[in-house]
Amino acid sequence: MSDVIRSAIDLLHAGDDDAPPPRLAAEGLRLGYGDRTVVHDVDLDVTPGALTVVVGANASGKSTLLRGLARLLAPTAGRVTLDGADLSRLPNRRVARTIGVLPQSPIAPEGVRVAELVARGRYPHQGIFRGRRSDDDVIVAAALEATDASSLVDSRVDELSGGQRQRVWIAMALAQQPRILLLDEPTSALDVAHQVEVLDVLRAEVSRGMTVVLVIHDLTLAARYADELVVMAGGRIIARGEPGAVLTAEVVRQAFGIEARLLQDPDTGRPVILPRSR
Ligand SMILES: Nc1ncnc2c1ncn2[C@@H]1O[C@H](COP(=O)(O)OP(=O)(O)OP(=O)(O)O)[C@@H](O)[C@H]1O
Repeated sequence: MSDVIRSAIDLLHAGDDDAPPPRLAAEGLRLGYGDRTVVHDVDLDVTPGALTVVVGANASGKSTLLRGLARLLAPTAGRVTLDGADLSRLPNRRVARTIGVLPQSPIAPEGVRVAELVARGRYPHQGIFRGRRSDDDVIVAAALEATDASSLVDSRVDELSGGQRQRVWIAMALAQQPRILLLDEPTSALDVAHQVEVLDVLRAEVSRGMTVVLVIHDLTLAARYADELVVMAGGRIIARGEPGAVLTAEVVRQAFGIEARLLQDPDTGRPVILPRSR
């Protein structure tokens, strides 16, 4: 990670309090759409101050679980708790300051420019009477720097490439300075250099005390960056834990229906997944 990005992350955290990371948990969480249940009675204690990566096949319920954790989708049974309190009963401002969420395909207002979009991340910190805070501009600039998006600041969001747009959204999520950040496939449109850069930024945030939960499809990157890996299949968690222990050929077969060879990254010791045919 470059020194510029490192100091941008330092700036994002200037003035942080030392309160312990909040605890987010799903208890018997059932989620669905209409009559259809998509996430079945999931228990998940998100490890505070760690990077949790959720993996699983298409339609296994990853995004739905993330929406439930972010209070974007109400449970049909069970609940989500924040420090033990039912998330659905907490004031909106407390939730918005604590939990940041980046959905899979966020939609920007037409014609909005990058600077304005990223500045919206500051809204939860601005009261009706307080308005903008003096450090908002510095935090927005640092968030853009951390995602290598400073040069885009005056561009219209709808005129960016898919990967540029994705980095700008991540900047907005960082500018919010949430204690817990939930991201749904934040690297799906990024070239390999920017994938690694964004994941390095998220790791750095975690080392500064943020709790991060993200959904990604690349199992090798998931294994490399996760403290905890959560594997979903059919709306249930079928394996969870440290990547080296969780990612076995059997779990890959169960979750994705393919054979895979697992090697070990000589640098990190983490698993490297080589998919074979079905
Ligand atoms: N808004 C919705 N209305 C109705 N059904 C939905 C909605 N969103 C998702 N679903 C259904 O819920 C199931 C789980 O979808 P979800 O998006 O949670 O899966 P996912 O694991 O995130 O998939 P992917 O890897 O393809 O993004 C799918 O069968 C999908 O069709």
